[in-house]
Amino acid sequence: MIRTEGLTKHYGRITAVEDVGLDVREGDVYGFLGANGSGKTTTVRMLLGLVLATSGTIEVLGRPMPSSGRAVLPLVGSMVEGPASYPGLSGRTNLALIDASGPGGDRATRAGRIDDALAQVGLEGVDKRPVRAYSLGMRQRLGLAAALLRRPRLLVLDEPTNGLDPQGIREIRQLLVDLNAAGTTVFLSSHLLAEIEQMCTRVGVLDRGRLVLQDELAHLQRPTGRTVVRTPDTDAARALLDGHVEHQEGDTIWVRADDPLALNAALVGVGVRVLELAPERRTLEDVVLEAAERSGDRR
Ligand SMILES: Nc1ncnc2c1ncn2[C@@H]1O[C@H](COP(=O)(O)OP(=O)(O)OP(=O)(O)O)[C@@H](O)[C@H]1O
Repeated sequence: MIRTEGLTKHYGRITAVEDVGLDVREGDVYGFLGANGSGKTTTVRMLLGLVLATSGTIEVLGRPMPSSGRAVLPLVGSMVEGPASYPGLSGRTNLALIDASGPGGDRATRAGRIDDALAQVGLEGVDKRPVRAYSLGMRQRLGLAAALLRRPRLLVLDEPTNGLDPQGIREIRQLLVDLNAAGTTVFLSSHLLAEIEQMCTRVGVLDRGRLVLQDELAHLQRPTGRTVVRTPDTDAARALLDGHVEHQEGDTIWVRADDPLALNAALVGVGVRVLELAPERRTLEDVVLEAAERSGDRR
């Protein structure tokens, strides 16, 4: 759905994005992670043809960008850096203007498209109020409704939950998960690890303009081959597991063992009381920090 090779953007002497190779596949909820200033917005703008790349190639829906923008952009819903709207006009009127301004906005079916988009984002009851009276969350949802007007195959969203409260974040997350389940590929940027961890299937991590990691989330969080055991009987456990204990912190030990069931049975079998026992998995935070460190070492 999105593929870039060697994507690079210089602003004068600043390198905002360097040699980025994105690979977003059909059906993904792709989380594009990076700290503030790491180059996410610049990348998203290049994908949509809003900023010209200094070098590299971009394909969106299998067509080169920005040269195929006319054919590709009507199939892509996007929201970049906060939704723009006319504050004195209602949400519905704003959507009608957006719908009328692009190709493929057939007038006869406009009202129906707007109704669908407003319903999808949960704004159907409030759409007659001027946008000025909307909360930040409602404005964000209106921006998403605009992105959904053309029933896009691909959604490209820059920080879609920026500035929202936890309830608003949860609503947007659920909306994106539902859209994805109905067949829309979603590409979203975020600086929030937890957000990406909760909803994405694939992750790309940008660090100072470079893509330092790109993989399936499930693969990144696969078990490490260690089992974490909490027990008040650490001495007895260590005696049994002689040589397999790699680390201890208080009543918790990290054991080199990839069969937690067998380990549990062995411990209980010799009378070791087990409070908690689970295969160790790395958090996305661990993975991201490691990738950033590795990349920092190479520079
Ligand atoms: N128009 C511009 N002119 C000059 N420098 C720019 C321009 N746009 C971005 N930059 C610089 O490029 C780098 C990447 O910025 P970008 O906005 O893409 O990052 P970001 O990851 O989206 O950050 P944020 O989350 O804060 O929006 C920054 O150093 C920024 O100052």
